[in-house]
Amino acid sequence: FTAMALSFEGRVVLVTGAGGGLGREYALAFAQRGASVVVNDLGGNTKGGGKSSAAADKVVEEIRAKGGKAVASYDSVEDGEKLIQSALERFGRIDVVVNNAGILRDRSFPRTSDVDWDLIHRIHLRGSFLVTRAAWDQMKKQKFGRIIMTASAAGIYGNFGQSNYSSAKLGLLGLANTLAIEGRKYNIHCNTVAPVAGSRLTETVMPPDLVASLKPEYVAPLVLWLCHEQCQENGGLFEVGAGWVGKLRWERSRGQIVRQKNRAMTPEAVRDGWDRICDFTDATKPSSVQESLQAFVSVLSQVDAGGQVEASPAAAAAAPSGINPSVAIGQILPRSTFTFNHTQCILYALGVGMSTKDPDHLRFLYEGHPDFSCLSHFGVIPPQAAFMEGLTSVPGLTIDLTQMLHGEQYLELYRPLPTSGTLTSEATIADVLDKGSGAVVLLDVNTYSGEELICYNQFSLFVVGAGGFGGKRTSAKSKASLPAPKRAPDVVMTDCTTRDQAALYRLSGDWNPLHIDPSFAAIGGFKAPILHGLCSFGFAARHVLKQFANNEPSRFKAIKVRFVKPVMPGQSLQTAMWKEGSRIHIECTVKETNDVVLSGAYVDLHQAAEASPEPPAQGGALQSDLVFAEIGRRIKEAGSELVKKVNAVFSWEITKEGRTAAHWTIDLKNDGGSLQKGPYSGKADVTFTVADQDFMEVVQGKLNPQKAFFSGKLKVRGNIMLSQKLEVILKDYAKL
Ligand SMILES: CCCCCCC[C@@H](O)CC(=O)SCCNC(=O)CCNC(=O)[C@H](O)C(C)(C)COP(=O)(O)OP(=O)(O)OC[C@H]1O[C@@H](n2cnc3c(N)ncnc32)[C@H](O)[C@@H]1OP(=O)(O)O
Repeated sequence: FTAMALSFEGRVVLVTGAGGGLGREYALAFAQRGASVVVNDLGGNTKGGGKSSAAADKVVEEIRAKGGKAVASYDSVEDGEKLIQSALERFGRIDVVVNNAGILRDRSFPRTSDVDWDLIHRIHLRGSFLVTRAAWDQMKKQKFGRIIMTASAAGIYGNFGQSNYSSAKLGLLGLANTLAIEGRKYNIHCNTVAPVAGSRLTETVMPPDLVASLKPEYVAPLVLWLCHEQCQENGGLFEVGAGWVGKLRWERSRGQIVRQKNRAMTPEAVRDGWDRICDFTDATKPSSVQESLQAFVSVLSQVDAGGQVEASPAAAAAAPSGINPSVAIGQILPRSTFTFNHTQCILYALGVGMSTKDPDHLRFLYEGHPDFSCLSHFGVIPPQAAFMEGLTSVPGLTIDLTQMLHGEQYLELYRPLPTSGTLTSEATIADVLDKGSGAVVLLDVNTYSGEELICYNQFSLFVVGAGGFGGKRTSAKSKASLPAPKRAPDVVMTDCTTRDQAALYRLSGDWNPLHIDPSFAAIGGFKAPILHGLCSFGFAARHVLKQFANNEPSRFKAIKVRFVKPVMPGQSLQTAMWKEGSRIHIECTVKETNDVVLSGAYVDLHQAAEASPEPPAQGGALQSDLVFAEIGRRIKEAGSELVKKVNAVFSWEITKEGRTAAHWTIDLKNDGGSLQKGPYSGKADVTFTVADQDFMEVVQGKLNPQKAFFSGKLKVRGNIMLSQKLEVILKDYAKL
């Protein structure tokens, strides 16, 4: 791939303080990429004294000598209008303003005079204000503008002897934050940089060799990118220097409510909550006044609801759960945005166990595949990550995250998901139920692409130990789960999760430590971290897609699942499937323990196909699959001839070793006659394997599968006791 070079052809850029150091570097770099540059410099000294046109002229000459377009401006930034006027007169527009000019008047705080203070504030803060205001209307008319404010580490962290400078520098960040909000709708973006580079201003505070090695050309590329039309960053703060760029943001501790209903708030309560107030574990990252305020509104209702004084605005992880349905129901969570591309689609497919071992999976794992697609059940991902955070600040819902389990999930797709895009989701607390042993929170989420409704999710969260608050037990709003038919399943598919399945799945956005952190899991009462419910859900959904929809995600309509027991990473999942028209009922069992883990589940498809154990009949690699499918069919026929009332279901699977094996589930429960005698009723889950040449013989009709079985060429694996008994039974029948 060759990335297109970033061009500034046709753009007009003003750089203040461009006679030397960083400003000069910016001016040269913009001009080199085609911009017309106004090189502004008063030509004074670093303390704000003196005046000369030489500095700006020299840079203009340099630019012109290289064939670039530039004009000099010698006015002070305090004459902001004049600077912008030069740009408009000479080049007819102004697209970019880089507020870079600055001086120093370092003094320890008590020795800082009024003049020291005012001068610094006038040049840095007022100067940037005046220049930017002069450009604003023009940028608004053009519907394009890029503004850079120059802050400093001295402002962000403080620095001895720079009280005037550091306050002005951080003042610029505040100015930029507001301009970013006011300019957004006119495509005027304002970002702040805190550069570290050797310059006239830093040579007084840094050793000479450091000044020499921290070159201005290690800063300019960030400024150019932030000012380019392709860059959508707005309101960001970046530290930059030495060839490194990093972004900064605010972090807020979960804090502590230190007020109780109908009681005065006291300094002692603040003292007693101090550790929690200053504890940044699970900190939040508010990025707007609205987000910041939300927590306060939440505190008001939590204190009003009474009894929740232990909980922080964002419900500390170990705080006890507290549910107030009348406050919580109907609450709308902040709208969330999810931007994704092929990377997230592929990561999700890997997270739910897809593998290049199965050629059918390639269309979900390789963005260059002609049918590259996003798995249909990826529809649970866009809303999920954002709401994990949003959920913890809903008034009336104080959830102890160590006790929160995913109870049920419903997903309905209205059109196939794209492989990239930006989706927005809106979530409402639809209902809160009191199940005695826990509380169930129903979260309805609509996800949109622009105005178009793409999918609907209902997340059902089971908060263990939070029941008993006297709420209702059932809800008309809950999407019902449905029992599986009583007959034997039409097809069963087995798949192994890996030891790292949860570590992989969480990269799709559910960062809940319950799935990776042993001590967090222990607090929740688990011996080890458990698998995400939505991960086993993903396995089951793709089993249906494979068996009944030829892996075609556009055939998927809806899915409902109840998580009845946790799955541990590394366990094998066995999905039993029953076709009832276009609805496929499913039940998932952990093969190693025989525990049912997903129940009451179903997938609705657009036109379900018949269960087809046969893999696609093409490609050399699939030859053995074909053979297994064929032998399975013949075994089934032979089996039903031999043991008339045994229900035999054949499926095929990829085993742990990567081999394809025939797989025959025999349900003895329903058979009549002599099989009901004796200790043999029950479920046998048996796998038959056979040497390749024998398969070929079976397929070619040279070897009867019954004979293969009784001659020992066909091996039995699975529940050993039961399979041995089964062998005996089958042999008994054969004798008959
Ligand atoms: C924003 C959204 C983000 C979403 C992501 C969520 C964060 C994720 O990171 C978290 C996870 O993925 S956790 C992993 C997946 N989930 C699990 O493993 C839970 C497995 N289920 C259980 O352990 C039990 O069913 C258990 C513990 C849930 C219930 O067991 P018991 O307490 O023994 O309940 P029981 O006595 O059987 O039944 C009592 C009543 O509760 C109903 N119920 C049972 N299981 C339920 C479940 N899974 N979901 C909903 N309701 C459930 C029962 O029906 C019964 O109610 P009623 O008497 O009215 O029928």
